[in-house]
Formats: sequence, structure tokens, C-alpha cells
Amino acid sequence: MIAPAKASPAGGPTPAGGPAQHTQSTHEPGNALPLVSVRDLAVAYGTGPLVLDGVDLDLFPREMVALLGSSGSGKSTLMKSLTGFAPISSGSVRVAGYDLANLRRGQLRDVRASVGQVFQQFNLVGRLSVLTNVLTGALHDAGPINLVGGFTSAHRKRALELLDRVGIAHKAKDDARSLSGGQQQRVAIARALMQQPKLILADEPVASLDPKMSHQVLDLLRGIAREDGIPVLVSLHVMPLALEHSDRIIGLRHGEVLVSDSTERLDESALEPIYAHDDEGASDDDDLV
Ligand SMILES: Nc1ncnc2c1ncn2[C@@H]1O[C@H](COP(=O)(O)OP(=O)(O)OP(=O)(O)O)[C@@H](O)[C@H]1O
Repeated sequence: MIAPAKASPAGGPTPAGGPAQHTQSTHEPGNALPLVSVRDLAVAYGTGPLVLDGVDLDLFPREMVALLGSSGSGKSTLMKSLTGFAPISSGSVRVAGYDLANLRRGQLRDVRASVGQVFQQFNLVGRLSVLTNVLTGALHDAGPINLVGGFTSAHRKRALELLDRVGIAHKAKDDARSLSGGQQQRVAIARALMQQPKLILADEPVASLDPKMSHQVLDLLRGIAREDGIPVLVSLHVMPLALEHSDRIIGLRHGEVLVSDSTERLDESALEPIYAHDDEGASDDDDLV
């Protein structure tokens, strides 16, 4: 068993402005630069308490990082902070070279366009075809256009290739609402890839899926991380899935990073403190199964 400890920062602060600087990290795979660098991040909504406090996070190309933590520990807020949707109280967030605290006009849109997002409820437009849903991932690239007829043949070719990659090209003309949950999540992943993202955030992408589909979707995401070199940050509520499908695990507890290590150095007992009750140190069974 590996005793978890409060994680130390993965590197020092980086200068304001300009692209993210490389910092030494115990989790650094090879010599790659981090695509995401979060340092000493604190977030509070309005006048409420801090929901993230002193969070450090690096995400490198080709890795799938699992985010674990009890409900309310701050997983979604950490993801939102990477796309400018969380109110940063202090600290720094750098994504793809942008310092989110010091963006110039229009840059937030560029940051968001460079981040593919996958959600628990898939967030497809059910009455539109599978192909059109994937094409919407190119809206940033294509500009304001008619959803039905405005995409180029190159866009359509790429969307079909992506549907083929995720294994559902044969459903391209079907309404998205006619697909199973697992199939809809594949469409959502193809849509995210249509953006040509530099980073993928997947917020509980398998929470609505059965175990077999969960494994398939996580395999798909990890394959994308490895083959396309895109870092994938995935929040999960099931420890065994995180242990099986991630390269690294970040464990949040009450908005702080309690565990941050390579998955190969972790096991379930090392992760249990993430879910421990405040009063008795017992496990929260709801989060462990
Ligand atoms: N828009 C908001 N306004 C005020 N408080 C918020 C807002 N969003 C989240 N919070 C609070 O921030 C804390 C962290 O919430 P967050 O959704 O990030 O946790 P989580 O770990 O993703 O939870 P879950 O696993 O249930 O999705 C919670 O106390 C939540 O109530």
C-alpha cells in the first residue's frame, strides 16, 4: 500500500503573459511541455467559501489524467477553471500558452475553441442528425453558418472520418436522440475531435453508462490521448475505472489536492482517504463502488 500525502506542487509559478513555461515535475512524461499549468489556484463563487484552494496541476501531451473526489470536492470547478468559467480568486491558470487571468479581447473564445468537452449527459441536439452534431464541433472554424447546408465538403469528410474512428459511421444520418447512451457519447467525442482540440475535458463521461460502455468510452478517450497527443482530463466517481484507464490520478478533497501520482504507484487503499469522512475517517461507500 502506498500512503497518500498532500501532493507537493508540480513546479514553481510561471511568469505572467506569454506561453506556459516548462517547470520540473515529478509526473513529467518524457521531456514534453505541459499543455496546462495550474499553480496555487483558489476559486470562490461570489462571497462564498473557497471551493478550490492551493491547487496545482500540470497536464502533458499523450496522458489521460483521472480526477477523483467526493461530490462537491471541486472536480467540475477545476475543469471550469480551465475554460474561464470559474471565478479565479488567486493563482494562475495557463492553457495552451494562454494565461487565463490576462487574456486579451477575443482570446477567451480561442481558448474555449481549443478545448473539447465531453459531458455526462452527452449534450447533443437530439433532433439533429449524428453527422450534423459532429459538424457543430467545427463552428468555431467555419464561422456563423447554416447548420444544415453551410459546412464545406472537407468538414463533412472529416466528420465522417471521425464517426468511423469512434465506430458509428453507419449511424451518421440517424437522429442523435435515437442512439444509445454509449453511442451518443461516441458522437460527443467525435464532435470534440472535430474542434481539433489541444485539450479534452471529460466531466463524468461514463456516469450514465453501463460498465461495458464505460470501459469502451474510457478506452476510446485514452487512445485519443496517446495517438493524437492530446491530454485528457477525466473526472470519475469509480476508483477501479480510474485505476484501469488513467496514467495519473489527481484526488481532490474539500477543494485541495490530496493525491497526485502516477496510477501505477496507486491502489484503492491509497485513494480511500480522498473519500474519508471528516469525523471518523471512514470511507464513503457510495463513492467507492
Ligand atoms: N455556480 C456555483 N455557484 C455557487 N457555488 C457553486 C457553483 N458551482 C459549484 N459550487 C459549489 O462549489 C463546490 C464544488 O462543486 P463542484 O461542482 O466543483 O464539485 P464536484 O466535485 O464536481 O461535485 P460532483 O461530483 O457532485 O459533480 C460545491 O460546494 C458546490 O456547491
